[in-house]
Amino acid sequence: MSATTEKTTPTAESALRVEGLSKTFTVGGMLSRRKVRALDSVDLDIGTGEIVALVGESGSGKSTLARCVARLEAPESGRIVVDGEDVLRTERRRASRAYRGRVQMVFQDPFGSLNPVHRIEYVVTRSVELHGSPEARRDPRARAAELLETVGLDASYLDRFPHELSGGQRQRVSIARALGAEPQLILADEPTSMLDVSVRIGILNLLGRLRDETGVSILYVTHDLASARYLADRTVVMYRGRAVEGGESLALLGDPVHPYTQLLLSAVPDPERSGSYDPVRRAEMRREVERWLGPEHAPRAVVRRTVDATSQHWVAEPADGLA
Ligand SMILES: Nc1ncnc2c1ncn2[C@@H]1O[C@H](COP(=O)(O)OP(=O)(O)OP(=O)(O)O)[C@@H](O)[C@H]1O
Repeated sequence: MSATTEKTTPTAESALRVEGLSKTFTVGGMLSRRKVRALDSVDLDIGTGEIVALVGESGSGKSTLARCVARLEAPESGRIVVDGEDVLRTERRRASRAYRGRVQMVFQDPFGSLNPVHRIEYVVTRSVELHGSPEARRDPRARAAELLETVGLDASYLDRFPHELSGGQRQRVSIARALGAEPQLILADEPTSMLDVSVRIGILNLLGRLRDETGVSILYVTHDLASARYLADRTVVMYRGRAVEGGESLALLGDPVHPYTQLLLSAVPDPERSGSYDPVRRAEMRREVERWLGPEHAPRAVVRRTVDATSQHWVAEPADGLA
């Protein structure tokens, strides 16, 4: 099953390359202060016109990675290369307007991400005016109407306020706003998780179609493995701030090697195996995950091993072996 009729083969050139990205947060009060390693030397690549899913349970670091690429968080080390440019070096303090146009984010919460005081026209034309091409800027309202059509809404939505729209419609407006900037890369952070199950598939199909039609690259952040398999060419699994396994979605999720990916998949309900939840087996899998990763305060060094070159399938294994 696929969101699009034919998956685009990514070109060799990268839309985004993340190398050794690390980010630590300090949390807690005066007496309980501690550090959380949200990202621990993460590498990630997205080809032009490629959709890559970043999956993992809550707290694994997915959003932090997307927010670092959007320059909403500052990593303490690593590189973010967009279009061949090492942006943390060339735009050290804050991202340029050009960068903010090239890399657009679609947030999880369609209710919080649109300013309630502005009509939809303002939301979309603002993005066109700030980042759109000179041609689009000549008539921003006409361009906004076109963008609404593209995301499956008509021009009558221009005059409405966000509170008049459903969650799914708001998320479509957020996507139209992102497209208004004519981005090369969209960072979609759990774009369907706050929506009714019935409208989620429509948003996934929309993202797949936009990639096919415009060649935009998409980082799709989700905890939902089924949607990653449905939408993404490749999937990267994160756990405790580390990328632990990656590859073409069908190959990786069909035959996972890392015990954490296996554990995640075993938690997905399978209608063909009803009643198959096995707590003893899951506890064993948890122990295996810990054996691979080492304790949280002293994680084991890992090396990336290629599992299958054709499907770009790799796994992060303990550098000193598994014995
Ligand atoms: N602004 C912040 N301040 C302090 N800690 C943070 C902040 N943002 C994230 N963290 C912590 O960093 C870790 C990774 O969080 P992150 O939100 O990236 O994970 P996630 O995989 O996206 O999870 P979720 O799906 O719940 O958003 C978590 O332990 C989280 O509590």
